[in-house]
Amino acid sequence: MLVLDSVTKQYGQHEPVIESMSHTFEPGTLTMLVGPNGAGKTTLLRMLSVLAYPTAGEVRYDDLNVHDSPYRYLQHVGVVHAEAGLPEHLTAVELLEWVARSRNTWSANGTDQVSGLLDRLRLDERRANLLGTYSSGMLKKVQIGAAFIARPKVLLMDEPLRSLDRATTDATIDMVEEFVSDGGIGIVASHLDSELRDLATEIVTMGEPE
Ligand SMILES: Nc1ncnc2c1ncn2[C@@H]1O[C@H](COP(=O)(O)OP(=O)(O)OP(=O)(O)O)[C@@H](O)[C@H]1O
Repeated sequence: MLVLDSVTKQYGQHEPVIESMSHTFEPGTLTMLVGPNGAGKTTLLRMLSVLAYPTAGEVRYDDLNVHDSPYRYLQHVGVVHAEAGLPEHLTAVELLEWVARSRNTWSANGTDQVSGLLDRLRLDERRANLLGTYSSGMLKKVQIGAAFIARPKVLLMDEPLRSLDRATTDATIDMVEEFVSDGGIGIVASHLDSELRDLATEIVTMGEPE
């Protein structure tokens, strides 16, 4: 399980964005983080993906302090950030292979796994083109593929359905549902009207109630 233990995040001398937050995310759950703009949803996901450090408190994955052992923890984590930030001079196929290899999950049928995942996400033959040429929706498909390719145990997603077409939205919802029923820990920052709401096992409201 993934545990927030009295986590505070404060930028400079401003009021804390997150103050002494404790929460346990259990396997087989999808938690939806909701709240108004600026409530700290992205900040929390950045701490859970070790892009930001808590000012106080700690985040643990089982017995591991994730900020003390980021690489051991991140082996188990797939992330869909709000912004793409993907390397422009790789293709989608190359990126997914690289992620699978760096997570030690590449196998003899790795090429087929990458193809199958990109088929499922409806990324057409342009999967062999450079990411720098992609539209925002195509980049989102690649982000989702990269998050899933290494079979993570923790899935962190910031508005994952934004810019997706209908077919890929449905495919992503199915993939998240399978991930959760296989015992994954899913955490998604989104708005209450998100189509992922039906899958959510828990809703955590940050900042002021919506
Ligand atoms: N690197 C930073 N330095 C200073 N302040 C920051 C930084 N990142 C975020 N903040 C501040 O923290 C607060 C929470 O921002 P955050 O992006 O986590 O909110 P959010 O709930 O994800 O909002 P939104 O729904 O608009 O995406 C905001 O006031 C923001 O200005």
